[in-house]
Amino acid sequence: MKYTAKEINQHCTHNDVWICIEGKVYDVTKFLEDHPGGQETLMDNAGGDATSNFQDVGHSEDARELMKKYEIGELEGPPPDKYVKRDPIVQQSSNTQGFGVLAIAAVGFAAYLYFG
Ligand code: HEM
Repeated sequence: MKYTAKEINQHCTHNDVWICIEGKVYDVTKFLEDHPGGQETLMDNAGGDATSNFQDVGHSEDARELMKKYEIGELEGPPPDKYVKRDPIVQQSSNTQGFGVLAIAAVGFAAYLYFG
């Protein structure tokens, strides 16, 4: 199978994690808990291109052997961005946004009371 960056981007939640490394696409959902480098390092790269991060760590031959187990296909077209906004972040920012709107409304109302 071949996947575009756009498709890979979609798989960036804790129960659905794809990562692109060196032009190959990996579904590491089931590997999260077993990754010796931790879940978070994988989640940080979820839905994105982890090539340079993966290489920087200097993974062993064993790690490369293990990767094959999770390979689901190849990248088609340009690679995805390095980091993709994930669910928790999206949720967080929309909460903050909601809060921001409320805060502005509250300040506006206070100003109205004060100056009005
Ligand atoms: C399918 C993808 C991956 C596989 C199969 C994998 C596998 C492994 C394995 C087996 C190790 C133990 C050390 C070694 O044998 O090299 C390891 C360590 C580690 N991995 Fe991964 N890894 C993957 C992706 C990533 C990604 C995308 C990152 C992002 C930065 C990452 C970060 C790390 C870190 C920080 C360590 C710990 C190194 C240490 O504590 O010495 N890994 N990984």
